[in-house]
Amino acid sequence: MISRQYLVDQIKQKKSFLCVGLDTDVEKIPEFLKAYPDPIFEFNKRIIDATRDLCISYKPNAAFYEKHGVSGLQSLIATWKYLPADCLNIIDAKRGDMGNTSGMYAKAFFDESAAGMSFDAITLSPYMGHDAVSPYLEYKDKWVIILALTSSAGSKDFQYLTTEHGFLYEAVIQKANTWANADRIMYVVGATKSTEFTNIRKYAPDNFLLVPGVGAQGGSLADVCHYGMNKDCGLIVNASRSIIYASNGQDFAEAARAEALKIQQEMQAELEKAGII
Ligand SMILES: O=c1ccn([C@@H]2O[C@H](COP(=O)(O)O)[C@@H](O)[C@H]2O)c(=O)[nH]1
Repeated sequence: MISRQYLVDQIKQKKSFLCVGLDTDVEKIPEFLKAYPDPIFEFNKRIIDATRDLCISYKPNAAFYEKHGVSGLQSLIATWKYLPADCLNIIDAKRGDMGNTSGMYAKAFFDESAAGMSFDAITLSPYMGHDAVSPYLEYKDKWVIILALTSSAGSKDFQYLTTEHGFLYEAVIQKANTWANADRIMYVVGATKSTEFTNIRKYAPDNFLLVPGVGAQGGSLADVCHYGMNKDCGLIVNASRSIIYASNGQDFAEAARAEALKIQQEMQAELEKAGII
């Protein structure tokens, strides 16, 4: 299991809290890779080789694989097998359903004997409540990452509705913290919502937060760190398109590395400023 302490140690060792998002779109990958039997895996493999020392996590987004049916699933499984053991491997699937159905999704993504994959963590929608999440938390060595305040414009539709416990996203965190095995819950908070991090830390002072939205979506890493970092860092910041599509030529892996390195260097400076390293 990737424990909390292991994550903290990895952050200190790699001087990074970067998660590279594997949102691999065949329309955007370099032309020459299309001659390979599994172009998606070939692309991911080279991105992973080019970035593994600069990040602590990888996050394939399930949609980019499921779109291709059986062959996409095969690319996802091949990618999962290739992901480095020292990185937290997150499947960004955003599932959330009735308990018995959630149990099936949990098997699909967590139990290698079912579909051939066993990710360390999965993103989940909390909308259907505790029974939608608990089947995943029953896996003692896995993390669940609950959508709290997303980076999307549509976050305003529901997540800021007021409840007796504050905004809906605040109520989600307060409630989820009461569930069994809540010590293995992380929350998704978008980098585009950086000023809300102070608020989020009131309810989730120690939880790791998965933060998408830097890079292509324009969120500020400096602001995320300013408002959201805790004493152990407590952040896993994702960037997908800005890294993996930094170039679509022969040099795509080198360009991805250069982009990841820029973010890692900024992260190192933030970790130093906070006295974490
Ligand atoms: O609030 C959210 C939750 C998830 N995401 C996902 O993260 C990546 C972001 O990709 P970029 O290319 O760096 O924008 C993508 O998989 C999203 O589905 C998010 O952006 N916001």
